[in-house]
Amino acid sequence: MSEQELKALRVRIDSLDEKILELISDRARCAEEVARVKTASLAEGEKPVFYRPEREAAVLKRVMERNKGPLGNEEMARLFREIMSSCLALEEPLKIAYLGPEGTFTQAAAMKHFGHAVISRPMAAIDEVFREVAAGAVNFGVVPVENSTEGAVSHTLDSFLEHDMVICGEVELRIHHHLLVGENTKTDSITRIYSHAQSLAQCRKWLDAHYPNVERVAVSSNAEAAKRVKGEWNSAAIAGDMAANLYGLTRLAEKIEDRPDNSTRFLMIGNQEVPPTGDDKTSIIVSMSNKPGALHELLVPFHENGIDLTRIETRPSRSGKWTYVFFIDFVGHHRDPLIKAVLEQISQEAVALKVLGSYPKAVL
Ligand SMILES: O=C(O)C(=O)C[C@]1(C(=O)O)C=C[C@@H](O)C=C1
Repeated sequence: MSEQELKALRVRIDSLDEKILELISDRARCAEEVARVKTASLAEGEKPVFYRPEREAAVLKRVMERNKGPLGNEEMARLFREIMSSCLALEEPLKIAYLGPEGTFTQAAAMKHFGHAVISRPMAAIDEVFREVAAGAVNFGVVPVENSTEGAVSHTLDSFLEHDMVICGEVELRIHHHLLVGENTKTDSITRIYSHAQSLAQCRKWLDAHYPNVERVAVSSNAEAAKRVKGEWNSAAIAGDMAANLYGLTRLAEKIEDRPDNSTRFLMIGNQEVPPTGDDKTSIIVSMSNKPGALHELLVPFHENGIDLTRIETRPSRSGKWTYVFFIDFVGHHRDPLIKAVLEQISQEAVALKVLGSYPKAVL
């Protein structure tokens, strides 16, 4: 390519950037107008609802449907995710609590779902995220709920039994773990590997093969593991990209998770109900009386009505010995007539039924 051609292309890029800049500013002004309209049409004492997950899902889906390349659909949606995040920040900067410290996968999930134009607060434990939302100190919380290799995150499920929360979104992240060391680490003298218990479990086979005699130390998060390694010469951490970059660690081995499709699902919790989008999921908690066939009775209405169950989890109910509650996720919105009828049918047999929320299926 000649210098001349390169110069001409850069002139074209400059001119396109100017147009993009103008269009984004136009869009941002529209968002300011939206905020004005939302505030003007309120009844006495009513609070405006700026964040609209159902609208955001529709915007991102439309972008993906209309995209003709060469950028991929996900790439394009990510760009629009950030534009919308900044537009919403003009209306109201969202405050988000997540399972910290900084650098956790939960923080990455929060950014994937809400974009970067939010005020985010790391919390030391899952229960603290729930409490922060319940106290109204933040608009939403982000917590992990299940991993494709290790299963349910029981702290999250148990927290739903203790707090009244509305689930308003979900996000899935591919989880890649790396073995990380600091600049002072003597890599042939590693005697200890830190990580969160779930991550150690997700890399069990790799550790058995490569570091069979090294002590595995479970700490409160992967980011905490990365932080500890920074100051020690004989230890390594298992953590992801965010923690590696945040603490300036080197990847001694990359993508060491046992299953290549290792993914974690996260939930957005708040107290705002989300209207139907036509492509939703619902999460419920049900407790049944402790009698033979109770689980069968619970599942039959879903089967008979062709409702797609995406997950079922059992936890001790905490209200009696050997009594259980079922966490069930399925496709549909609790306001859909069919789902409404099924939930009514179940509640006639159940000891208790609580809808935790209906929310758009993850777009990104
Ligand atoms: O459509 C709205 O209600 C808006 O507030 C605008 C907008 C956007 O930028 O598209 C911003 C925030 C909402 O969460 C959804 C969409």
